[in-house]
Amino acid sequence: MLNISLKEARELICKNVRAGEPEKISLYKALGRIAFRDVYAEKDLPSIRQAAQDGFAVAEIKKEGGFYQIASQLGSTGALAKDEALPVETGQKVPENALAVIPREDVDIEGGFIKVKKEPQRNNFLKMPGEDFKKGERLIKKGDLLNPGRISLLAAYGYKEVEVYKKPRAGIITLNPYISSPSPAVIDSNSYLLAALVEKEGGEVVRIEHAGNKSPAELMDLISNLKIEADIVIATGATFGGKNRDLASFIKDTGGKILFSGVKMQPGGHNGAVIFDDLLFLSLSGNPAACAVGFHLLASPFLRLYQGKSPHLTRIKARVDDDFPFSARGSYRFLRGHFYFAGEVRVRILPGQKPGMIRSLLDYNCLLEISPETETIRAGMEVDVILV
Ligand SMILES: Nc1nc2c(c(=O)[nH]1)N[C@H]1C(S)=C(S)[C@@H](COP(=O)(O)OP(=O)(O)OC[C@H]3O[C@@H](n4cnc5c(N)ncnc54)[C@H](O)[C@@H]3O)O[C@H]1N2
Ligand code: MOO
Repeated sequence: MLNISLKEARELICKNVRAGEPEKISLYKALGRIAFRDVYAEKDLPSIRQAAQDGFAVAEIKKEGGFYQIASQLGSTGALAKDEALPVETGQKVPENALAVIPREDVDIEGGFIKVKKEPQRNNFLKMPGEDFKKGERLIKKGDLLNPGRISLLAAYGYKEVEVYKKPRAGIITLNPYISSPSPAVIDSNSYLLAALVEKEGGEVVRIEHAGNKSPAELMDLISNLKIEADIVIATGATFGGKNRDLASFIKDTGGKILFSGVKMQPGGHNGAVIFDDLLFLSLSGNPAACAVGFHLLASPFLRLYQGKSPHLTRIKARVDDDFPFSARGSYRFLRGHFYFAGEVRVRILPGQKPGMIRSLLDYNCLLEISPETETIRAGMEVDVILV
């Protein structure tokens, strides 16, 4: 399909994501990964009645000034006698018949006795079984993001490993022919940009190649290898004008199927996508900022879906700080911005908005989505912002 809308391009990409596969990893390595299965509580947490403070477990509530005898150990029944106080530490199991724990600082110790300074309330400083989580409760839902809290919950239930979606494996290819020349006229920065973006989005970079001068046979070889090694190839450069080869006939020769060529977006209007068997080959503009925008809008949905996440990035509304005059081009336009809070959500349009510049990428944390009809941007306007 030629020159399609961004929405159609994203839909075609999403349709071509193979369902994610699971892998078991150590809980220590699980931060930011997505759970592949539901996990249910096999028991209550805590599973026993515990002391919530260091102090004394008692089976009778005595008023201020009352005495208990300190029990060094319990009798054969395992129960506390009425006038006994068993020293306990936070988290320790308390006897079945304990009514409360009196914190250490609320008693005076006098020989083998304690004297109550502050009358305890019934059930005070006792952690009840199931107080945190109940047996049978769903602890983790398939698709949950494993954050420090969820990781610690799994650990509290004795798990050492967790099943998560595999990371998508990405190959990165530069296609500009001047990069691989002996004295390169174009210095490659996009492969570094893309490698960092892939990692930021949870993927794993398996190969980086400068393929701008490869013969069709060599390229075919590279694709064959990447079909085995990778789930997605992100190429940058040579999207316009067939610099040193006819990419379309190469794709035909290699059995690739063009999903789309040209997307109504700016920058990155020459972006395209090809499928080689199961491998998605995404072709992004060589201009650095256009390459980054293409990554967020076209590669990120693939990487996110593969990991069991929603393909969509978070969208918010923000008020623009600056005027930004431009002429409407009939396609969606994406400006690199920095959103922040100042009583409301605001967004600063960053300097260096030409697609060939790197400058706007230094501080961007969002893309301003400007609709095709928008003639110009005035300070104070509310705009749609995509968080990246
Ligand atoms: N006559 C026309 N010329 C151009 C058009 C057009 O419509 N008509 N479109 C312009 C637009 S828009 C873009 S975007 C670029 C498309 O460029 P390519 O994707 O074909 O990329 P290259 O030609 O290979 O490189 C362009 C430029 O990008 C920089 N580049 C490339 N690769 C890298 C890299 N790995 N790291 C850093 N920078 C890279 C480099 O400065 C190249 O000069 O075409 C316009 N031209
Ligand atoms: O794809 Mo180009 O970077 O639109 O300007």
